[in-house]
Amino acid sequence: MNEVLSTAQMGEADRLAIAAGTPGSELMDKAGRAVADVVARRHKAGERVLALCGPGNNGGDGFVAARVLAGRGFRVRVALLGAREALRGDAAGAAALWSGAVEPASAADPAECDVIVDALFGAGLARDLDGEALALVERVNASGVPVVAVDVPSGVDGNTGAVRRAAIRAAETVTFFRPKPGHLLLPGRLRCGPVRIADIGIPDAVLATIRPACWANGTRLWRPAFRAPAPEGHKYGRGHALVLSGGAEGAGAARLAARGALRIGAGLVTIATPSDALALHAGRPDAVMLRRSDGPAGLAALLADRRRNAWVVGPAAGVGERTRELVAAALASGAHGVLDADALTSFEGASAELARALAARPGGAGQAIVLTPHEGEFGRLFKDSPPVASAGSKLERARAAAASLGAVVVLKGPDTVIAAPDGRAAINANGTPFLATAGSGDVLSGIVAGLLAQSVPAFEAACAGVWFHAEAGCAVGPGLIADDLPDALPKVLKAYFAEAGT
Ligand SMILES: NC(=O)C1=CN([C@@H]2O[C@H](COP(=O)(O)OP(=O)(O)OC[C@H]3O[C@@H](n4cnc5c(N)ncnc54)[C@H](O)[C@@H]3O)[C@@H](O)[C@H]2O)[C@@H](O)CC1
Ligand SMILES: [K+]
Repeated sequence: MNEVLSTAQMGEADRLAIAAGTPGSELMDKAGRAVADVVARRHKAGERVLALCGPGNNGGDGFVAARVLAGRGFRVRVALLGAREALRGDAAGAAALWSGAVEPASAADPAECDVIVDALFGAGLARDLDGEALALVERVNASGVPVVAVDVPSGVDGNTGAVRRAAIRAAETVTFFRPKPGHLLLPGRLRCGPVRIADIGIPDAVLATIRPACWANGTRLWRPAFRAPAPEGHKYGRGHALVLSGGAEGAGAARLAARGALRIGAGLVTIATPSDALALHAGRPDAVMLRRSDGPAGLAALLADRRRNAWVVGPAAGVGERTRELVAAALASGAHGVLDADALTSFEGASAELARALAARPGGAGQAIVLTPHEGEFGRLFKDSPPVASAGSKLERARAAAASLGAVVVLKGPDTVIAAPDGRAAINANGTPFLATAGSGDVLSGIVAGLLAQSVPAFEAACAGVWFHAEAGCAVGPGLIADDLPDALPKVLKAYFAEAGT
């Protein structure tokens, strides 16, 4: 599957593979060969290669790649950061097998070659770049020479995707066994180029011990939870989503969410609207039903009908006490739901209060609740909770938020992270910058609610919703407006169901 391993888990995978009988030197040999293969695919024998090797095992991979490429007729130079005598273990062994010269990294001129192998730092990057390493990385980036990075572009933190003061801009990155968060999270992802995952002989069986809880978001993660409707099914079997409209000025947001819920396959969708916006919904899609809903009591009355099994509260709802009451009424209904936009901002600096309301929901963990903040809403919501607001990477913050709220959190952006209270998380990477447009988030909340209405569990619904939303965005591409997204879903769904074989 598409597991993502932290650098510590990757170290554990190495140790388990070694304990099961594959020597570390063999893992390093395969890693270096995989790098050489990628270089040889992009370049021809006779071209000049500069292998930049660091003081740890990442450097060891670089020495292996250098030896293999020299053996294939490339003109290879090796530059080492640090002293050769300081190399240890497998890296020292790999360096001993390199029979050519080793230059000091300070003297290396990156402009004097056709391709660079970046083997300075990988999983062991422990601090910001400085001194000689920083100067070297800056020279490499300024040279414009294509770089193949070993494991991660040096300077990118494999766990967080952060750039530690400076980082290599790679044309391609070769990592081993499974991707790391830094390949998917920004800004790291943008430094990697295409990421190749090389098999270096670590058996998949080690994953049973490691038990990874993070994945690259993709259909394999939630396919079993979202299947095409059964031929004998009827619309009531596909659930009934209710979208709460804001007042007169925000009615469009509800229509976008409603269309999203309908297109993703909810059997029925109702817009619940305050009286003053009733007339504005005349232009809603014909398939969407309309009901009057004034205040928390009105919403509670509509949701008392158990067939309305999923709701969206928040898009253009208005910020304040009234919206907090609407959230409370929705949660109290026992139905699944999505909290977005103003429903989140209404709890600015009051995440503890929201957490209490969520903890009191009558359906408990079986009542699926998904929150869909972007970074701004997330920051506002968790002003009262520094441990969440500053938990570290986007992955860690989303996980901390989900755990503290007892609900699934979708922390949106170009590298959307979906996290569940039990620690499961997925990082999404199929988006497009064109999705950053007005109303796009409203469609997403509707799509997720539409999946919840179809009884897809919370984490899977959030992951699938984010993925379909992004696929729809890619299908439209340049010129995208949010109104296009629901209408792009049928094609995306058709391809998905065809692939899923349902
Ligand atoms: N058996 C294994 O563990 C395998 C490891 N592999 C490679 O080993 C790498 C990890 O090796 P290591 O754990 O030795 O770590 P690295 O080689 O990534 O880096 C560790 C070294 O860099 C130094 N360092 C860290 N941050 C620095 C900074 N900002 N400035 C200057 N020096 C810094 C450390 O003091 C240490 O000497 C992986 O990324 C992968 O490329 C592969 O060969 C596959 C097998
Ligand atoms: K590297």
